[in-house]
Amino acid sequence: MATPVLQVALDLLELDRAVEIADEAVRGGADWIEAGTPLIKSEGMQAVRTLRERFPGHEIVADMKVADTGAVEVEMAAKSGAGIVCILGDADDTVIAEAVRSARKYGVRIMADLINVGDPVSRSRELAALGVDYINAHVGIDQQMLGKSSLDLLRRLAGEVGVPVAVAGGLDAATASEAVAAGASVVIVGGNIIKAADVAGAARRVREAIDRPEIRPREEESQDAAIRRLFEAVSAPNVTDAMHRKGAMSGVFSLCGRVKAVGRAVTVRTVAGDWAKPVEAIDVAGPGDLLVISNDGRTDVAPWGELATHSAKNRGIAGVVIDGAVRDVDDIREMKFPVFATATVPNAGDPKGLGEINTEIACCGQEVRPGDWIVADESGVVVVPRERAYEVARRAMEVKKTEERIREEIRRGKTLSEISELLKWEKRR
Ligand SMILES: O=C([C@H](O)CO)[C@H](O)[C@H](O)COP(=O)(O)O
Repeated sequence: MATPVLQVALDLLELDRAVEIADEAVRGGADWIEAGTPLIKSEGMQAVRTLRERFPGHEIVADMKVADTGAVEVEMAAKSGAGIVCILGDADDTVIAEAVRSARKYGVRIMADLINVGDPVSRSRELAALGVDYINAHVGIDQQMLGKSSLDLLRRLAGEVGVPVAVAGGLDAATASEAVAAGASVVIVGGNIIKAADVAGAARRVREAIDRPEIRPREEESQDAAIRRLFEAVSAPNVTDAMHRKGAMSGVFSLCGRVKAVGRAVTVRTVAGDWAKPVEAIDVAGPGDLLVISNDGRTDVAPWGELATHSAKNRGIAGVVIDGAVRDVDDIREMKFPVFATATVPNAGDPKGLGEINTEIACCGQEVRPGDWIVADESGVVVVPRERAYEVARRAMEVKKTEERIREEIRRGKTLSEISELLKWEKRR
């Protein structure tokens, strides 16, 4: 079997950055350079032309994701310098056939992308019969965020398809190695190379892994454990970015400064500083849960203080968020326990037992339901609806990774405005 190919997917919006990142990826061992779909949509065929000129010794792949007018789009990419053109495997057979005819005419190859194909094995056979040169077992970026795996798709195709198989979708060094062991001839890696601060290093790690294919025992991780691991590794701003600026509570601050809290909400509604339900909720919550308390927005009386904090800490509770005031600030600060509140005040209410535990509440401008995920740090508190928690945690991690490369480019001397091409991307009215 020929040495498997490492294809770096330049899923970027700016051509200059794409060229710089491609250069580093090539130094790390990338063989083929893909003008990613976002790059082509942003810069047009100029992206393919520029990559062709700048990397004369490397195959240029145009990820056109052709869905119609197969011949015309393949011709455009071929004339711009692509050697391989990606089309959608789900496109109509007439589109595929036209793309293949055009590819033969212009001396390029066709890669058919299985993104969203219902029956990948039989469609792959049909695509091979129609003349495509490569099948790409691809799970798209949005689908990855829901936990779909490109390796699982690749394994379904093993031994079933008569043309070389590529694989793409969230791959890193470990999964690249497994992909080769599962029969991939082309390993396509985007984010895990192009978002790294050290692109050459990231590409090198993938290259070395491809050269050492191995199947690893599956590490079983529950979805809850994965959500917690991801949320603990990102910041509250990463999470609200991932939610398109939704979910942030307003007016709440961290009492102990630089602390972080992640957990599922146990909600409490109390009235006029009555501290019975907040304190009873400590016993209802399990280790790792987070108490979210609404005191009806009142800040003249505190339903939470040092003794409650001590008790919550002993029970392994991850933190407390209060739409209202806390007291005993100095003692709580000494404990360094994550408490987030809207105010501080010395006086407490009485334990009358008014209110409810684990019902839907409003807290600092956000609706919180029992079991929703809370991510809180010095920037503030974000609520993530429980049914979207896994997806949001994955997306928040992508936000964090994207920032790593941007931070590195700022360190090298570019301004943030230059990197983001702010003027070009200002919203036209
Ligand atoms: O094809 C891709 C995607 O649809 C965006 O255009 C990516 O290039 C492909 O998924 C590889 O990127 P990663 O998933 O980030 O490795």
